[in-house]
Amino acid sequence: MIHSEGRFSDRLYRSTHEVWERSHRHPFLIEMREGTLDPGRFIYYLKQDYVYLIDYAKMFAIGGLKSPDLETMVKFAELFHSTLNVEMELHRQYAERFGVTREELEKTRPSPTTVAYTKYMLDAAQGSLAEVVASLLPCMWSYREIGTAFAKFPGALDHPLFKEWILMYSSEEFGALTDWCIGLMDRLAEGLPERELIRLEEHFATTSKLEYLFWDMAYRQEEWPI
Ligand SMILES: Cc1ncc(CN)c(N)n1
Repeated sequence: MIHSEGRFSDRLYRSTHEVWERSHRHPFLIEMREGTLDPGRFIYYLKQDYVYLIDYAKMFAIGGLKSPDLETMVKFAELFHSTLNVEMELHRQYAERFGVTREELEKTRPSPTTVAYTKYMLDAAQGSLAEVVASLLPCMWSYREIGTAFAKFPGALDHPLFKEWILMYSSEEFGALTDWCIGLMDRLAEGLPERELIRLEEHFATTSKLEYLFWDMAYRQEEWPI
């Protein structure tokens, strides 16, 4: 996407772009885009992502709680609803196709990387609303970037398994919610001292790296050693 200079979100984007590029080049995403990803790896990803999203949705609930006005609160309620009932419904439908019940999905044992990612975010969310948004933003923004790039890749939307996933993350609805979060990040960063901006940048960089690790974990089908 085109991103104008001078906005805090632009600074965030530039500072982590290398990490995002590495995600885009990860075999999980390359094989998914080309339609060759092993379905076993995809199911593993879906199950981990389902329990990830349960905690991720709480970030929006916390955002609502920390909102300075009703308009912001309403938007966070929309994001909360959309995660639980739209994004997670995609996972439930995929699971059904693979004969995985809702109960099994919900009882997925979070992998070490899933635990690291969700606990990091929820811990950061104990701080200001700006910290909540800086921590959750790579999740939305990087998926929008991946989804829109995949949608343009020849043949990707014809794939019988990955089509719905690509449609979800390249959709206008998902893009609009992502843009709203980016705009909110910019508004919340306005006038903050450099020391606080650095803290926000650290959250954004850490969850960007955790996004990379999440793809890697899914590709390796990471398990606890015992
Ligand atoms: C790990 C992860 N990151 C981002 C998204 C997109 N909400 C997701 N479903 N899962």
